[in-house]
Amino acid sequence: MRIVLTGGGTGGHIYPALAIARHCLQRKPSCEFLYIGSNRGLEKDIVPQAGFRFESVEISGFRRKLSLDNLKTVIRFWQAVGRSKKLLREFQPDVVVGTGGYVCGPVIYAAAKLGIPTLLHEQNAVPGLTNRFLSARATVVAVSFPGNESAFPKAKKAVYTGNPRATEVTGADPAAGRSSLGLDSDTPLVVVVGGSGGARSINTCMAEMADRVRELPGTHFLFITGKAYYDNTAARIAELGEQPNNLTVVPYVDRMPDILAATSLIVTRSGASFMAEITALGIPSVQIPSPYVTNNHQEANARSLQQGDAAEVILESELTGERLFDQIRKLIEDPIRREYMAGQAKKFGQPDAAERIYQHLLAITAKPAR
Ligand SMILES: CC(=O)N[C@H]1[C@@H](OP(=O)(O)OP(=O)(O)OC[C@H]2O[C@@H](n3ccc(=O)[nH]c3=O)[C@H](O)[C@@H]2O)O[C@H](CO)[C@@H](O)[C@@H]1O
Repeated sequence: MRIVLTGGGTGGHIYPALAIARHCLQRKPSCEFLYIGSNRGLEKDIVPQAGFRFESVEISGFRRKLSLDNLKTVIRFWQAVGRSKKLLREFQPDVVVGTGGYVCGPVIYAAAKLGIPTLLHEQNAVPGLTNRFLSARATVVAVSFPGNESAFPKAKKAVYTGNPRATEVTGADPAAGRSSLGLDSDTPLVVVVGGSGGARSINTCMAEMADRVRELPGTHFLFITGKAYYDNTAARIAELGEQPNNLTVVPYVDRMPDILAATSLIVTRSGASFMAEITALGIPSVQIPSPYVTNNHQEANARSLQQGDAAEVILESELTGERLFDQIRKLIEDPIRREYMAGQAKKFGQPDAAERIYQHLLAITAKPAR
């Protein structure tokens, strides 16, 4: 099967596309891939590093208020449709898979115009603008939550599959995750991370908490700042004096599944892929939903885990380093509660998501019987 993947901007759109690709390769090693992304998104680095061929189209997003930039966006869109058609004609895919973000727009649109089957994957309970626009043109729309098919009333066909990152992390190697941090097997690991791009408020907490991690000497802390916030956060932590031995601070982790498989407690934003990963692995979490996303969908994600007693939630408006560290400490000192939360989290897990998507890909690329 020849597959074009598209989607990007943030990790939340890119990693599901790569998870689909890797699962397809496992099921059918002869699969071939081309990833079409934007040169402005994280995909331009992540995709080639993951070993997939990458081509770019130029695209930008609409501004919500009237502006001349929107005219430029429309012109860029049509230019990107033209370039996408050229790339698709050259690569001759059997199917095009889109996982959201602006760049999906021209690529899926071009594929539909060329009569190539398309599958659109939506990670969030509230669909993004691009996926809503594309849903009527896609052959299948795959949603991440059971019953959420109705979020795409114009789709020709909407199906529940779950998020393919759930499948990917279940195959991860906790020993590799631990050894990348130089930890032995029974040291509890607390990971503190914003989304794929980091989060300013969570990084402020990292700086406020950095000295207090000494209060839990038997626990290792991994602070992932996001690339844009690393220099500032690391400098603020350095001002406190010598960094505690049980603290590692990094801008980004490339092999996140292995780290997650070794994690005892995670503090994170409530983006869709992180949620899928946490629940597939059964990791207790403290959720700090971003208030800056469409329809406040991260708080809805976080609350669903909280109602299932799988997570604690701290809203950004209530967040301080002290409050966060007290919450972490309480959970680290209570392994029974953590174990219970882990079991509750797993009830939300969707480890067969990638296989479900693969089956839909087989169905939409099957040649009709003569
Ligand atoms: C602010 C914003 O717009 N956030 C959205 C964005 O989040 P964002 O891009 O942060 O996406 P998610 O939280 O869904 O996923 C982050 C992904 O990046 C990976 N990762 C993260 C850090 C790191 O160092 N290494 C690494 O590999 C995680 O394992 C995960 O797979 O897309 C999601 C999916 O559409 C949405 O639900 C979020 O609301």
